Amino acid sequence: MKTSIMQVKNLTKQFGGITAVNDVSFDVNQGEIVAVIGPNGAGKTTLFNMISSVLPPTKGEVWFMGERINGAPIHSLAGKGITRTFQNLQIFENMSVLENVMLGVHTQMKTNVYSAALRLPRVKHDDELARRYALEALEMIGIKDQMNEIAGNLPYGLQKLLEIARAIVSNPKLILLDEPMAGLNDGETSKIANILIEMKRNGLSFLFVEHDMKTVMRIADRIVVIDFGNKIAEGTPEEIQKNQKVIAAYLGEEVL
Ligand SMILES: Nc1ncnc2c1ncn2[C@@H]1O[C@H](COP(=O)(O)OP(=O)(O)OP(=O)(O)O)[C@@H](O)[C@H]1O
Repeated sequence: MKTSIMQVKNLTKQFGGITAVNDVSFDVNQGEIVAVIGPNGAGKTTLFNMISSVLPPTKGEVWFMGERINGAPIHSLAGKGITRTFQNLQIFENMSVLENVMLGVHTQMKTNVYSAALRLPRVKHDDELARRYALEALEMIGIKDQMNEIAGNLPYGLQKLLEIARAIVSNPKLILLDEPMAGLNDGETSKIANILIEMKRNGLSFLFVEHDMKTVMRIADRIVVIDFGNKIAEGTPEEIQKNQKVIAAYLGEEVL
């Protein structure tokens, strides 16, 4: 039986006179990969930003594990079991790969990121624990060999993997990924896709925005389609590929 862990309810965002997202609702179930797709400017990023508490909705609510989370401070989300990656990588370029991932653990622990980064003595125990978790995450994502490299020196594909390692290290229940495949070659895309499928088997849920339709169709259990701010369809990849409204929205684009 499917257990709904997140409910997006009637989310609406207006910027002045523009309605960027209009009354969008859907659920994410445990152990499920849900993709949000739509033509350029459809409102995907705005929707994602409201779900991850980056932007306050004009109307509507987001619930996660029985708790209303829209309006919650962004830094509190990791503690509730949600982490997010960004379209533009948010890694600390001058720190090592290991240190970057360790910061992902510290966001979950009482120690705050800044005292951790400064390596204050009282965080020593947390530091050792963080190191252990970070090594496990790097191993799982397959970049443990690069743990001592300076993050900014890694090729782009490995930096994307690093972001995913940092997102999983706090042991979340739901990971929000903003265009995880953007800028990656086929081999790297397929590697990330396989990692997501593997983690899904362990019960993790994913919500991701993505333009790479081949990957969306391959890995998503369910797809939510946004066009001009409205949800125009929701269904399995097979259902979405046949949906007339979706085909019309992408008219002229050979994406589906
Ligand atoms: N801060 C803002 N102020 C005003 N308008 C905005 C703002 N952010 C987004 N918009 C508008 O809202 C609409 C939806 O934009 P959004 O970036 O959410 O679309 P998107 O589906 O993510 O696009 P893309 O696929 O190109 O990333 C667009 O018309 C955009 O111009």
